This record gives sequence, C-alpha cells and structure tokens, in this order.
Amino acid sequence: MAYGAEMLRWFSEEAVRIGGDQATSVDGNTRIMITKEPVGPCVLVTPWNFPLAMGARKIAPAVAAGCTMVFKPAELTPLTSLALVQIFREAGLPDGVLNVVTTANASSVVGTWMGSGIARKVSFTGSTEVGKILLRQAADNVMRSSMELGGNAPFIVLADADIEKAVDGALKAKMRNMGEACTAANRFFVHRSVAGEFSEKFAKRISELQVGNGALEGTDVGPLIEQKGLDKVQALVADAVAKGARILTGGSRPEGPGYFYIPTVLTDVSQDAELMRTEIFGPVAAITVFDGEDEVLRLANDTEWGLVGYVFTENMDKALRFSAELEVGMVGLNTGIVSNHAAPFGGVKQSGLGREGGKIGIEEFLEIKYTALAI
Ligand SMILES: O=CCCCC(=O)O
Repeated sequence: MAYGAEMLRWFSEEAVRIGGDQATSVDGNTRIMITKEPVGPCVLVTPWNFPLAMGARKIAPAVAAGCTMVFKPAELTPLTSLALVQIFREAGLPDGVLNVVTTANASSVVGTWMGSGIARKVSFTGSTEVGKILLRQAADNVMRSSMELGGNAPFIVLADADIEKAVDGALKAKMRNMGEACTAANRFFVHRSVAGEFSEKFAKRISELQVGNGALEGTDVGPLIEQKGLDKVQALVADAVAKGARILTGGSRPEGPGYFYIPTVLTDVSQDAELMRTEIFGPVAAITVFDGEDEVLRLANDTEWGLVGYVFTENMDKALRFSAELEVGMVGLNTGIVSNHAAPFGGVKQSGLGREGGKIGIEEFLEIKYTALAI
C-alpha cells in the first residue's frame, strides 16, 4: 500500500517537471524547439501480486503525462484496482481519463484494445509469455511498449560477505510476498567457504517464519495465490529432490485447507533442476555452491531473463565488478530489496523493455516533438 501511495506522490511531483529543450542549428538559421506531449491513449495491464502498487506505477505517470487509459487489472485481484480508481474519482480525475475493465476473458478484451488503432501505448507487468503476445499485437499498430516481465534472479554470496547481512537480505529477497514476485531470488549461489554457515543460518531463519492466516497476530507469511501456484511449487521441489537436492527445511505443505506451503530451503541443487530455469513464484530457496567468481558469473547469467541480481560482498572492487557483469536491469548490493518508487525498475533480455518509477518513469508516457522555427 505504501509503495503504491508513494508512486502517486512521486509522479504528482514529476508532472510539473516535464521539461523540453531548445537549441540553434549549426548554420544559425533555425531554432530547434523540443517539447514533450502525452503519448496518447494507453492500455495498462497489471498482475495480481502487488495489485495496488502495480496499478499505481502505471496510472500515476500516465495521468501525470496527460494520457487517457484503459486499465485491465488481474482477474484474481480486481477489487483493489476498483478501489484505486474510486480514489482517483474522489480526487477529481475527470470521467473518461481512467477506464477500468475487469474481465475473465483477458485476451479478448485486451486484444480488442490492442487492435483498435486508437491506443498508442501498452504497459504490461506479468509473464514473459503474455508480454510476447502483447508485443506482437503492438507491432501491428507500432505502439510504444513497456514490458515488466519475468525474472530468474541470482542471489550471490561471495567468500568475503558479511553472513548476517546476507542471511537478512536472502530472507527479504526470497520471502517478500511469499516469493510471488518477479524480483524474488530464484537461484542462490554461495561460495564454498561460507556455504555451510550461510545455509544453516538461512534455513534457521526461514524455519522460524510463522505460516498462517495473515489476519492473525504473529503470522509472518500467508498462502500462495491459487492451487495452480501451489501445484507448481510442489512439482518443482519434487523435481529438484529427484535430481539430488537435499531439504534443509520445509519441503511440504501443512495439514488443512488453503494454498499454504512451508517455506523451504534446498541445498546441493543440480543446475539441471527445473527450478533453476523456471520462475518459482513461491517460498523455495535453491542453494548451489560455487568456487570461482568467473564460474558464478557464468551461471548467474545463464538464463534468458535479466531482471535483478543480488550480490553480497564486503569488497568494493568485487561489488562493482559483479554489478557491471551481471546481465540484469537492477542489482541489489548487500540488500535483498531493490523495489523503490524513486528508482527505475525494469529488466534486460527477456525480462522486459522500458523502466517504471524514478525520474525516467514518466518519459515512457511522453512523446518528443521537435519544431523547427526559422530565424
Ligand atoms: O512481480 C513483479 C512486480 C514488481 C514488484 C516490485 O516492484 O517489486
């Protein structure tokens, strides 16, 4: 909620800073005037995992830039988005600027918007698979496209890391939103010399998390979103164990109803395990041990995704080397959280196109116009 609210504050402040530029041509005969205009009607499509913040991160810059929009929230979490739209109405946003449509038939509704020829921009947060469909549709009308897609984040603990800091960061990078985040650490690579200490301390902290009803006092983590998510997590753990992984903690679901899964730490995970290549989207940490820095960089970059990478080290040179060589859009150095309304959020490779938040976030909703003025 705070993340979403800060997006609104940030972009309300950025609205008044949409600048332009001017220059004189080399021959001195033309004044070059550069202005910025709203890109035009936008198609916004958001996921269920941060229903308020992901809507706010698109709607706020679009409104600030002066765009109108059609907005389709996730089928699993429509009510948060309806509440957000109501807040905009109460704040005085004119009718017709922000139009929300809830549907169980996303492809038909969004496909109609994409093919309309009216929309000039699409901004999507969700799976790489759906992102590719939208990009193909966007190509037909040459629409501006912002894509926040999947991730397969490496979490690297170097030999000289502060282990307490690394465990703390690992807990956040793995367990924020029960692991149901594109930023979630998916693959843990720990240097052999500290692997025992890190794994033991991390597994202990994970095993102390109280799983249960989020409305009850003392609960740390709740259930997964749906049966499909739970089935996926169970299958990924079974596959990893069949390929030689050892369970340090968790590895099963608790008795009783609900889509709960006990937070899990696996070690000795084979690079062939399915969860090394798939976004887990659940509370499972897969640890592998490495010996050399070149080796771990190669393993970390061996994925089609490139959203975020986490590195823990007390050595500045190594920190900067890893930050430069990881093929990602965002790096967490000695921190397990990169998400911040004031920072440019986004990935490289198949993790997406464009950035959301920060100073650049509003540019995604602006078009540049150049006017030549004879002098
Ligand atoms: O799952 C990805 C949505 C983005 C979450 C974030 O901003 O941290």
